[in-house]
Amino acid sequence: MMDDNGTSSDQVIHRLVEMGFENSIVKEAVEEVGPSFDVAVEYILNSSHRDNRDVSSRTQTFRSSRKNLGKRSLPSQHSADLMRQSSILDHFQSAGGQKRSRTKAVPTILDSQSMGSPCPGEECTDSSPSMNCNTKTIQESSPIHCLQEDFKSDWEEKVGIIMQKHFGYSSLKNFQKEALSAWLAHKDCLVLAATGSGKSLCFQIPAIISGKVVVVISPLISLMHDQCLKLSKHGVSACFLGSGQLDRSLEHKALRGLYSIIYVCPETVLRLIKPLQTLAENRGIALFGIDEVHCVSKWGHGFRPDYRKLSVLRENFSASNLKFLKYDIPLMALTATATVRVRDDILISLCMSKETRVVLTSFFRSNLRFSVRHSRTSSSSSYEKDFHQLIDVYTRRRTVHKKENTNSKEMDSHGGIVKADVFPPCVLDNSENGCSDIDDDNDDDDENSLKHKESTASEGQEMSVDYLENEIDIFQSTNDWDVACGEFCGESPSKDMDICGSSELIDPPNKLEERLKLLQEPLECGSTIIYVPTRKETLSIAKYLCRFGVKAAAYNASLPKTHLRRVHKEFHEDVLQVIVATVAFGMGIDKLNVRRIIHYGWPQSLEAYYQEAGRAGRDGKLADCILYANLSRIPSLLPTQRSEDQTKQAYKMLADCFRYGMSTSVCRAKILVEYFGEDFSHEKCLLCDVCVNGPPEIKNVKEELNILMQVIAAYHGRSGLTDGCYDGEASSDTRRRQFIEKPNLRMFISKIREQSQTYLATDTLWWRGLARILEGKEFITEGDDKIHVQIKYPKPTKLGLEFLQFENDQTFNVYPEADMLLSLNKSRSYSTFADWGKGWADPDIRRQRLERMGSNRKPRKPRQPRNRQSRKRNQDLGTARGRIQAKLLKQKQ
Ligand SMILES: Nc1ncnc2c1ncn2[C@@H]1O[C@H](COP(=O)(O)OP(=O)(O)OP(=O)(O)O)[C@@H](O)[C@H]1O
Ligand SMILES: [Mg+2]
Repeated sequence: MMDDNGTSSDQVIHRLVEMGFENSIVKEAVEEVGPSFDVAVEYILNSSHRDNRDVSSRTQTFRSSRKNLGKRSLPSQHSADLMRQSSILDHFQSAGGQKRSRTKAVPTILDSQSMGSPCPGEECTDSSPSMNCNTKTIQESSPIHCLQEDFKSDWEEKVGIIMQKHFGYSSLKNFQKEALSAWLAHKDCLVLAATGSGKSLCFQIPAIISGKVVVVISPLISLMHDQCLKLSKHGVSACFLGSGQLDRSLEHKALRGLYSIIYVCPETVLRLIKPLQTLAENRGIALFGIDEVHCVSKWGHGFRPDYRKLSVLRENFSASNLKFLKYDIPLMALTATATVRVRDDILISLCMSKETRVVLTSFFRSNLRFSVRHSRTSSSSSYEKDFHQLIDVYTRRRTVHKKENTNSKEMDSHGGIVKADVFPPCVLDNSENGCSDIDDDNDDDDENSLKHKESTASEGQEMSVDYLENEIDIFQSTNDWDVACGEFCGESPSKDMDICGSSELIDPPNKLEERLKLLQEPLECGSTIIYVPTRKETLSIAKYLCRFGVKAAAYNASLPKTHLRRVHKEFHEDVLQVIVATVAFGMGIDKLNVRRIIHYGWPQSLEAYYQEAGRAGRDGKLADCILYANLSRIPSLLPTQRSEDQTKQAYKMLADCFRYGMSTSVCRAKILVEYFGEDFSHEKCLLCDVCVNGPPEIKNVKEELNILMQVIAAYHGRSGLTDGCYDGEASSDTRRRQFIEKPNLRMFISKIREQSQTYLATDTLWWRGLARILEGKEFITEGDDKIHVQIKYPKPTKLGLEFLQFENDQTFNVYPEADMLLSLNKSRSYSTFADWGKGWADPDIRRQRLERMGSNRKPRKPRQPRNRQSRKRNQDLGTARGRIQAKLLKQKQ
């Protein structure tokens, strides 16, 4: 049956059930009054009044409140002429009214002016002074005194009932309350809350309680897919649209209002502005949720130009533009990884209202154990060294389980790997954490153990190498991410549904005792995500792990959609143990038992790193976030398509990452949290490698500091301590000129080696670390216009020069950074040049060697160039070999 507007009985039933009415009552009402939403509501409420004495006062309250409100009386006819935006609170009342017996009268001050936010909780702490747009932060804007307490408790209680019904949670978190109260007050809202804190609920609840549609803009299809799947389990209908959507009818259905939540990528929403306006007029749009909103800003990570165009939402869905709206449709923007600069950019770029509420919680995830380890991350010998523990975790579990099951001979259908009920403890050995893990020479032992394992390991999932591409996944367009096209009709949440979320689990144990308790916990097996920079590595590492019996799979945008869909599903179902992925997987993905996030190679930014690390420990239990990076190399992974501005920003972000990896004395969580502009109130996380192992032994580097500063200052003609020491005898003119024009750090280091026997064999890595420390102390600064990951053309600052001139015997104690430790602990040089090569690069050593070669040894007959031309080319090219040959030939003559 259809009403005049073409609404079917099923649609009305669906909508009423979503509002929280009992299925049987709804069916009865629709059978009685036909497919009219408003009349059915009235019927239900009146029949409640008839049927139940307890609820009579509730119904009365509902009616009287409407009356007092003077907004609109409960309609008994079709609602085409209603102002949809003003009906949000009506739905609260009807939904709540159905569920509870309550005698308290609902206060009548419900207009947006009086709708302040509830008491700001301890999670909403910031009123970032740098927020512009006259944005009101929670503290400033909470007119708690204006809000009648009765009403405040009332709506929360009603939402609580709906939450319990749909999601199984008993209460909202404080920041969720803040966001919802902003929405209730028809205000825009920017939610900045930690990964895994529950931001999605902030835009999902309005869809359930208002009976209108919520449109969510999301950057990744995998994320949309993830959320739709979850919502359908919770009885909420949702779908996602995208350019890869094969089912055209789905878009049509969604735009007719058949789904409570529509997920779209920014490109699609821009295309659908007109039909969405029609949707707003018919069923109504409660809210635009802009998830992962940091993608708006080119100062953040994962910048998506189309996200920036979302400013059209404000313009096209405002009350001034659409006459049927009473209020602008609110925007709710959400992210877990936005620096202060990015936040400002979001507010401006999206044209968010000057009244925007900023809800800010702590970014600290106290159950995440961060650590950094040195690895070359490039070859299978590195895999052997770095992944043997991981392989142990999964294969030991398998072995134990196999033993337990030998008699019963129970095997599952997945290559003999059976899900264990109890995971054996697999606490990582702390002595191997962090920067003390700098010895690469212990590969042999690991190799043996792994070789043995390999021979005994049974089948894993072999990965195809058909898709080997050494490309980097960066955000180009959502097309790349289409892994499934789906429509997710809400199933009624089943009674025995596995409800895992509870505030006790997810709320970070910020109290010291609770964090200390985490330290005692063994790390469960759970799932692992390994993030790698290139697509090729996803395949090679997944393949490597499979060889040892780990259920691993690769995930990158170039793989077939069917494969990606399967991987996604099997990961969630715990069939797969490890996913080796590029950035194409992860943002927003919510799986409770991810125990390990391994970054294998430098990430592009700390934002991306923290975002990806945030996939771990979403059940509140201990989880590891390990960064394996080549500490002897400067990271250089940049987005392929970038403007000049973006290049600068990309370098800056890499530099921040690099400093994070190099740090040996500051708590990792502190660095990460402070990076997002938050004061880290805990001093230490107590879990990370730095907190557990403590900083390295302090070193007095006064002498080295003096010499480096002197050389730098001398070349900049500032110190007067030396005459510039261009002892150019050995230096070629070109080299000297180059040095004078643009003296770089490497040249300064070689100058130091030239001038002092003590430092002749010192390593570039060590000096590089010292230069970074001096830059941190503001003794030197970058002399180049470009931004470099590591200071490249150092020049002294005023402070540095003052320090030099201030003669004293004081020590200059520093904690050696990771690259300095690396160089101190290695017998072999870590410099780009091996000792032999370094010698040739050094003019003094080169001269000495040439002399030695000329006098002591009979010079080897230089290999005759094939012809004069090639000899000439060698000389012209000025190659080392060419120069040597020329010199030797000259001596011979
Ligand atoms: N009020 C609540 N009480 C208990 N659990 C909750 C509550 N709200 C949300 N959760 C749970 O928190 C988990 C994380 O939620 P969600 O995916 O929304 O996090 P998020 O903040 O969006 O994280 P990310 O930034 O990584 O996307 C979910 O499993 C969800 O069920
Ligand atoms: Mg999210």
